[in-house]
Amino acid sequence: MLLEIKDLTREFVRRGVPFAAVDHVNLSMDDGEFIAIVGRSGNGKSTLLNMVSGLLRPTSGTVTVEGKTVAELDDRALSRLRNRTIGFVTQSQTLLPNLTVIDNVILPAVLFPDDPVTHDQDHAAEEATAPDVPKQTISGQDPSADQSDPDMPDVIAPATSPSPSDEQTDALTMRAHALLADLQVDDLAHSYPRELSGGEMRRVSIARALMNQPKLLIADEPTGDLDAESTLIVMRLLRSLVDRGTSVLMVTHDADALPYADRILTLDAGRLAEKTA
Ligand SMILES: Nc1ncnc2c1ncn2[C@@H]1O[C@H](COP(=O)(O)OP(=O)(O)OP(=O)(O)O)[C@@H](O)[C@H]1O
Repeated sequence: MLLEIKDLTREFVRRGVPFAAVDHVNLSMDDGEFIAIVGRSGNGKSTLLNMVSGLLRPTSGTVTVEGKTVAELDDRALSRLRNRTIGFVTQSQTLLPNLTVIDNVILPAVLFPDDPVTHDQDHAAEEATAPDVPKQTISGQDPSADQSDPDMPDVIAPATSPSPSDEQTDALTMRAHALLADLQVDDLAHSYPRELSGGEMRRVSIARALMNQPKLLIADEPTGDLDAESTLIVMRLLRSLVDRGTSVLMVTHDADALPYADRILTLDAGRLAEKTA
């Protein structure tokens, strides 16, 4: 089983009174499943996704990814899980401001260069033709940009291993361009995040989350600020990934995104249930 959520609860305290934002949730996901979760604002959707990805600790219950209990992992194992097994498109913008678009997308792949991603999965992006571009490295620092990273994304972990070889960097650059092309933002590869619209940033974030070919993509409102055409592009890409074995757990308010999912669940006051028509 790829993901197993058992009796998961997260309490917060409001005005001195504890309440369960996520309340005894159970869910299992296998490879190649596409689950959408809908629910009114404040009903616990982001809290649930944050626990699945290990960003938030449960009050009780467990999240198990590929047999490993997320809350029991040490920092390095958790970073590796979030970098390699899980891709996370967060609700808020987490691109690094001082890196170009292409370097933001490549970044997750150079964090653990001793553990290269195997490119044996038949992913959509690999079928795309990469444009003829100069070799990129994670060096495109914009001297005028703020060097602090208040929005450091969860994929960031200290890179303690040697840098990838030129050949690996070329392959990673080609893959990043192919993903950006799939999402129709490759013309922005050398722009900085501050030069992008909200919808463009969202698509770049999706490319970054897919860079390491995650087995489980967690997406919090992936089409939140996209127009109808971009929504179609993103949802078709997610569907094609699912059809090739990736699993997607998506939270959405977007009715146009729902037909692409295999199952639709509701989260109501922290309680998860199958959506009835
Ligand atoms: N750190 C926190 N401390 C206290 N309460 C919190 C905290 N984080 C979330 N909550 C509360 O928990 C509930 C669930 O929040 P959550 O962000 O999971 O909702 P959501 O369903 O994702 O909402 P939205 O659709 O608006 O993003 C809300 O009532 C929120 O105010």
